[in-house]
Amino acid sequence: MSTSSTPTSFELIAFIGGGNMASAIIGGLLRQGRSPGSILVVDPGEAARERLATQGLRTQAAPDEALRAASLVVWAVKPQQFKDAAASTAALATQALHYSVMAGLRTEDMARLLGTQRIARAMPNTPALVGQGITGLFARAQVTDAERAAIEALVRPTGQALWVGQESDLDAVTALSGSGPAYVFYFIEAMVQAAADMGLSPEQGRVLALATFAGATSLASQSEDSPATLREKVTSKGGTTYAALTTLENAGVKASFIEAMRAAQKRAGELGDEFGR
Ligand SMILES: NC(=O)C1=CN([C@@H]2O[C@H](COP(=O)(O)OP(=O)(O)OC[C@H]3O[C@@H](n4cnc5c(N)ncnc54)[C@H](O)[C@@H]3O)[C@@H](O)[C@H]2O)C=CC1
Ligand SMILES: O=C(O)[C@@H]1CCC=N1
Repeated sequence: MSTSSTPTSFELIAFIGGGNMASAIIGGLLRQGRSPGSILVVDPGEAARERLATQGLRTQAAPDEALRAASLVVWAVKPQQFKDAAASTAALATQALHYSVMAGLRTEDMARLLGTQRIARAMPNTPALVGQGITGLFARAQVTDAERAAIEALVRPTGQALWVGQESDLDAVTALSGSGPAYVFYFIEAMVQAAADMGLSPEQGRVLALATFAGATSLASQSEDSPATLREKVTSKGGTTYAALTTLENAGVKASFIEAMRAAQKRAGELGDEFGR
């Protein structure tokens, strides 16, 4: 689903938390040509503030009156940090639309603390840093179509956007694409380690592993074949791939992988429950 309204424009965007994920979104906004002076970041961390200030952004260690002018507040602190951050922010940001990238934390619990129902929630991922992320999106009913369009415009420079119909689906999105880059990096680490065991240099292993991931992903995106068919096309009977995949199947790797993703989904739900208590 994609919205078709003319987007609302946010004159001042405030970020609460200026870490990894905030930086990825801010990078997209700056690439899009947004003026750094129209972005305000609240972060108690001096190093984070210094890094952002060198890009021309307005920074502050704690929220002050300047926040009243923000038309969008982006929540990018850890879920466990939200309660404290909200306590000092809510009264200053009553007019704003709120947009959370925090894993697990439910909008109804945020609404209770922020005193507004105008909340959208997202699950981005770190490839957003290079404009190749994918962000799952959900908005409460009180968020207008124009505001939804504006949220999409915020996400687009960081990659793709995908709306989900019910908020609980974001826990599955978290398990898949939110945490997903870590699974891919883990797999690449294993391939590079195996390459070294087989006598290739770390650099050769890295180049081969990265090109294999990029190439396979492009092929799967462009081909009409399913990933299963593409896999079969690589796998000659009695050949090398067959030997490798049989080893993976015998070790239960696919089942473990599915279990791992269910653990991530469960943890996202727990983060929400822990907060809602
Ligand atoms: N890193 C990832 O791959 C993804 C992270 N997320 C979510 O994004 C959120 C932020 O994660 P990261 O950016 O990775 O964490 P981070 O630790 O890099 O950034 C959090 C920032 O919040 C600041 N902070 C702490 N207390 C604060 C307060 N009271 N007021 C303002 N700022 C405060 C910290 O100093 C820090 O700079 C988390 O809720 C996480 O669930 C979502 C998708 C992917
Ligand atoms: O690990 C986490 O909790 C966050 C959410 C998705 C990616 N990183």
